[in-house]
Amino acid sequence: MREIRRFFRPIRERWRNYRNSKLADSSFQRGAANFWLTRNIARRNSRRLFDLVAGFVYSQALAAGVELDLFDHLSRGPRTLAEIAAATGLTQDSARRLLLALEAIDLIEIDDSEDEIVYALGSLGAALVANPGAKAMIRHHRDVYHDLGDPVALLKGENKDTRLSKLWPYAAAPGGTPPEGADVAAYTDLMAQSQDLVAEEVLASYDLSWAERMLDLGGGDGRFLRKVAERHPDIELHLLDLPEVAKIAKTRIGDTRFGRRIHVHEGNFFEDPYPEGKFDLVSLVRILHDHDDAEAVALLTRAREALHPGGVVMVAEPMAGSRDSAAIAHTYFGFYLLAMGRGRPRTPDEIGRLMNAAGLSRVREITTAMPVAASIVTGEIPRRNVSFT
Ligand SMILES: C[S@@+](CC[C@H](N)C(=O)[O-])C[C@H]1O[C@@H](n2cnc3c(N)ncnc32)[C@H](O)[C@@H]1O
Repeated sequence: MREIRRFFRPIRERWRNYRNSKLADSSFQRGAANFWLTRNIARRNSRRLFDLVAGFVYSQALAAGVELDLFDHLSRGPRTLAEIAAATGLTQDSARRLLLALEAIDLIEIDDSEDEIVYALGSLGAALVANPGAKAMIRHHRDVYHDLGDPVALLKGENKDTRLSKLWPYAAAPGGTPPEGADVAAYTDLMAQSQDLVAEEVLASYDLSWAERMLDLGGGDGRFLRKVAERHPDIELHLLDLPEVAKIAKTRIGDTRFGRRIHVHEGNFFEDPYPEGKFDLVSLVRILHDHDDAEAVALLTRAREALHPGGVVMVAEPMAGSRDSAAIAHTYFGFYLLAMGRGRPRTPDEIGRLMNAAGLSRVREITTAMPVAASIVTGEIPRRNVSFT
């Protein structure tokens, strides 16, 4: 495949130079916008470019709608401007401005078929109502956008004192080991709010029913394992996370019918012993991208050592590599993790190479329906003794 790409490289380069010289020419742009054959392409491209230019403002209009609970309010049915103004505490002028802004980006629909105009959820607004993880992420953007205020300073490493490095104390700590007593409640809640979507995606795409004993490393408040427990009543489930997070997990899991089925362990997954006995499945859900390559290999090695022969390590997180997930992985998480202070998004191939370096083989990529939530890569420990050098 690479050979073929290499063979066609000079042709690609010539075509790219020609195309770019045309697109950079304003009279060509005007001509393309007016010519019937190229008009639609020109419009689509200029719209895409403008969307990138204005993306921050779109996102902030969305944030205003979420913070004012507008979408939840409209999920109970269409409302008039006066009703929306009263519910959100905005003047009617401001409410109309916001509603028009949200209508233009498909979050709201305006129905003016009667004398009294009403406002309803648009297709994207309706999808948002059912997605508490996305709403939590939007609220969290106050911190993310604060840190991205000067993206060049961030890229040059001139802004280390970020809000995200404080929110994720283990990321800023040497070797990934957080200081004792660090505040973990805020990030644990943020993760829990978006976990259902990830868990559903993983469990719909990868059949765990063969497993008998499973360990979820960095399992947060246990939401992922609770979903596993609901679907697979026979798997013995273990969770390991930092002591303060594990305490939250114990309380939250203890309050559910899975209190006895999910065993919660406090510890540092880089240093402390893992629960006794071997596992046939070790999962790392949204863990690996938090760590640089050396730590990721160390963690995968420890995960491998916890397995029976024939056991599997499963990595699930948003990954780069497909058109659907490239922007969320490389653009969103690339900058997010930079502000956080550690880690990077990876393609399934890159994760596979880290797995190989950790002594795992038969690496497999498992496609999911929604790669923006998570993709999956698994690696196995060989059944026979093989030495890795
Ligand atoms: C990004 S969160 C993912 C949580 C959960 N797996 C999920 O997907 O919702 C990373 C988790 O790894 C845990 N973690 C980070 N460093 C750790 C360490 N050294 N030992 C154990 N857990 C750690 C964090 O406390 C946190 O719960």
